[in-house]
Amino acid sequence: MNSIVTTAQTGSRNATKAYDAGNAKSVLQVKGLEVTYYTDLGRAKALDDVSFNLGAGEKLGMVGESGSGKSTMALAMMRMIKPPGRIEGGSVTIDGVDLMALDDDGMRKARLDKIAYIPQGAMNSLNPVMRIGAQMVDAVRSHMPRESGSAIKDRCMHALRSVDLDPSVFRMYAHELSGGMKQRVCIAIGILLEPKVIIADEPTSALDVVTQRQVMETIDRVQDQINAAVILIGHDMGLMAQFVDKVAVMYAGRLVEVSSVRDMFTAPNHPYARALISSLPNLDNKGVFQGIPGLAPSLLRLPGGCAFHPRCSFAMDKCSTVRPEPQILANGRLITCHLFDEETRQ
Ligand SMILES: Nc1ncnc2c1ncn2[C@@H]1O[C@H](COP(=O)(O)OP(=O)(O)OP(=O)(O)O)[C@@H](O)[C@H]1O
Repeated sequence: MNSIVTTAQTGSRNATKAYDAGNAKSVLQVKGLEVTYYTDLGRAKALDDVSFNLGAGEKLGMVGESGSGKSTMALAMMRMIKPPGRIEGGSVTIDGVDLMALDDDGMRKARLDKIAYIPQGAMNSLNPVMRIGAQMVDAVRSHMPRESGSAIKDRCMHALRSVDLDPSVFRMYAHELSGGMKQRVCIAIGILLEPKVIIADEPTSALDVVTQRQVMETIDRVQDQINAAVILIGHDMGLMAQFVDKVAVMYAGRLVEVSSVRDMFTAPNHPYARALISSLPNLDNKGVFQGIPGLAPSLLRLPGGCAFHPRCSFAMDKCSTVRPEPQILANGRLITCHLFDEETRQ
């Protein structure tokens, strides 16, 4: 636990201290990741200087309003951003290898081997006219062309068992499976090569609540087996609360807070994180929901200073003019907000 605490850009003394205090060796280091979409209407900076670390076996929940950049972050880490988008800076280092520095062939090998991505709606992208087993075998063979057919099949069967699916699924077609089973097949494909990092983008959307839980438990279990770092992207804060170690909150392409799940739910620091948490129903405020005033800004016309300032009830003068930089607080949290400038200056 406790290793998502760094940002290369802060330069703050606290940043180094908090980084060193992380006791899980970080297997993933994302530094200064930047993505811009060049649209007909103008430049949209969808990822702005995103930095964080994640240790083996850690689970990070990535939350934020629609359009805040969560999927862009996943795609950028996989180097799968397509035009009009462009990765304009940053590094994504897994076990000492910077994915951004690999050539195309090296990156193709790294996908599934070092980093696996289970995209939004993955279960609907299974090939309907190929048996599940054939799709799994293809995935392994493209990385291990010299492996024997029986070794590849054993690997696929092992992955199916890991996600609690019957071996008979190997010979089935996608239409013969329930939504939850299809999602588990996607997880099985994701872990075929036992990657160090798994990113699952809304893995439980479009599933009923019981199946959602089963899918999350499956992710939990396979993570334990292969000790991967997992990034879960989603909107369901309740599900996040039960399954992740850390929560990262994104707003307009920036990470505004990264905290342990307990800290985030009991005492969020960033005003946007506070608003997000207080908009959740709980037993004390039954029937009373506090929305977040205003709308998420268009990336084409971001407000000056802090992008959240027009919606922030704590905004000060400088929030509309000076862009806050990510800081690490003494308690190890990452925060991008002027309210904490004094604390990090000491
Ligand atoms: N292909 C594209 N062309 C232009 N702009 C894009 C494209 N894809 C994403 N964007 C911009 O990038 C921003 C971030 O989008 P992204 O899909 O990463 O958000 P998200 O947080 O994952 O949203 P959701 O929760 O709805 O999936 C969006 O506001 C959008 O304006």
